[in-house]
Amino acid sequence: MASNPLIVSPVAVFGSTRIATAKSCFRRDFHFHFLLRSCFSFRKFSCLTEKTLNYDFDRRLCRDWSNPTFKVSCDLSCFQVKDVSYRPPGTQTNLLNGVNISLPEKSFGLIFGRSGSGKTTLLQLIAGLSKPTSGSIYIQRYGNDGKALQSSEELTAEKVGIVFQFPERYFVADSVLEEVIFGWPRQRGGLQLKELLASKLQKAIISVGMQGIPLDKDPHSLSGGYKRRLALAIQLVQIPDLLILDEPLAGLDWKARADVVKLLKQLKKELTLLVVSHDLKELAPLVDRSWKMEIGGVLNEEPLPAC
Ligand SMILES: Nc1ncnc2c1ncn2[C@@H]1O[C@H](COP(=O)(O)OP(=O)(O)OP(=O)(O)O)[C@@H](O)[C@H]1O
Repeated sequence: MASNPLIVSPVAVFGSTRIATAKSCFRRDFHFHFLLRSCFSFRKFSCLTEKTLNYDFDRRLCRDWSNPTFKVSCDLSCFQVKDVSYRPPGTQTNLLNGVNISLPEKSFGLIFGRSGSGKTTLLQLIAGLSKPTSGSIYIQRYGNDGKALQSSEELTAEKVGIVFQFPERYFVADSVLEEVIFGWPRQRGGLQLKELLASKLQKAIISVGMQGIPLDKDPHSLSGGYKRRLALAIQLVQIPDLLILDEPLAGLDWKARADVVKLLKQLKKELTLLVVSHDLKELAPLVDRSWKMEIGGVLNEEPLPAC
């Protein structure tokens, strides 16, 4: 773990309070996610870009990355996972075997399947937390003529937002504002570039429907649904190309679940979403493409089973 730059680099930007908090936390999972949060914030900070997501496109496109015959009517991009296999270092068994995904921009992909089949492992590869043993993960853009542009774009970690399962367990700050800006680079005397990012922060807060919540409120005192909204806002402030969510409805009551589903429906208008979930019935109305992960790490495109 020490040789992984993802883990080491954010330490340089920690405030002393955060280091103390990290040191005082001995729960392994918390510590791991705490470091990841810092890392993601730091890496993304350096490449904030406005994206032009103001065009629509045909969602039937990109259904088969290997099919050269499909046509497009405007510029678009597809998120692609091609022939990805993964074997953890030092082990003899592949957790993922020849996984393929193709998901057009601004659509909603759902991965379902049995516990332990490798769904979370796949999300971690897509988020750049581990590297595939073979295969590639990239963004493919298409020109006005419908042809794939020759060079594909690497899907770097800073282009991906990830909301882990039970994200509220990893909240570290005393206020909503601090929670959102946690991990941003700081200079002595205050936040660096705070003003530049204020509008992005405001936009993220509004997009998750948290404008009524005071920014100095303790995140731990929020309701379950608002904690999830906050976890989404943390990722959205940095405008990812792809937002991935691991079990976004887990542990919520029926009201909060309905709120989160409604929110995801809104977010889909602006973002590409890839979700792992067992809650098929509630998410079904949002789903454009779905895959089942079989034991052994084989992913097959399949419609959702009738619930
Ligand atoms: N680094 C690793 N080394 C060895 N085995 C691992 C490693 N990481 C995960 N696994 C194993 O890989 C399998 C897939 O785990 P993963 O968490 O991806 O499954 P999942 O489909 O997300 O399950 P769930 O629905 O319960 O979250 C599990 O059996 C897990 O124990």
